Amino acid sequence: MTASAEPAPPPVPPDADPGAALAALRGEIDQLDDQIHELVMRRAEVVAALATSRVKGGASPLRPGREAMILRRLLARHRGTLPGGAVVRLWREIFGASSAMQGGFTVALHAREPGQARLARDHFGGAIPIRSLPSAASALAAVAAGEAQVAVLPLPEEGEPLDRAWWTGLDAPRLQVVARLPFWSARGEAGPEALAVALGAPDASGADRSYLRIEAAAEQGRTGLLAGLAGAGLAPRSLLLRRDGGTVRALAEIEGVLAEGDPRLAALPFAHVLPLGFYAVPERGV
Ligand SMILES: O=C(O)C(=O)C[C@]1(C(=O)O)C=C[C@@H](O)C=C1
Repeated sequence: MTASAEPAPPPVPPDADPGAALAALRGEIDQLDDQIHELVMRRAEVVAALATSRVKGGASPLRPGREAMILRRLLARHRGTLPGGAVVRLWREIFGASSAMQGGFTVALHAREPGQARLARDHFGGAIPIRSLPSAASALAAVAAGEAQVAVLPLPEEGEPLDRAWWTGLDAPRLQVVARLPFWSARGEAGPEALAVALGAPDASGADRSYLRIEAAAEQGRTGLLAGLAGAGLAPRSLLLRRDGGTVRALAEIEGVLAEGDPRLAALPFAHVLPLGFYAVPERGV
């Protein structure tokens, strides 16, 4: 497809016979649909070839970082009257089917509101089995046991009860945050959000944010935590802090990829620090 700076000519001349014009345009749409279908089938063959080669490597069929890179590239080249959100929905359906093609693919969902369940369905597509589970712990256990490939969980919130704060017990690096949902939403649109957790580390997408769990001494406050993080070059974009008995736990969200072995972690003056994974920064469309 080539880009053109010129506006497209009107497809139907004003004096055309309406019946003939309709038939001609529908004929063109049929041809385009056949071409799109050929390409979608060809794409599935390439994914199947990739999956066969991956079986040897044993990597997960869910690659949210790669999906983010594809979507960002398509949105950057997108033009015309079809909304960018429609492009994202089309590809999300393709990605879901592509992951499912590579072996059983089930989503373990713990939603606190119907919007989060819709989010999981929109993100993974219409054909993916979604198992609703009563707690974040049961959704994470399903992933750990291989009964589901990804858990969709509510975004951590300040002040939530300990039994809801699933990040405090996340078994990283075995289980890690791999995506934030929705990946795309219209600018200014505030809706539910969720995090996806899977086995192993995600792929970097080029624009990512990481989570870091911190356990610190009981007297540690927000100011001390912020200063310690900044001193190690890890100034967070957000910091969630909780005190459970004598334990201070914090969840810092940091720009970029932060993983085990990162030298900045060794510079942190806290009792325990553990990277919990990262996600591709979501896109906001117009
Ligand atoms: O690139 C891969 O590793 C794939 O499995 C292919 C593919 C795709 O359809 O493009 C499929 C699912 C992943 O979540 C991301 C990418």
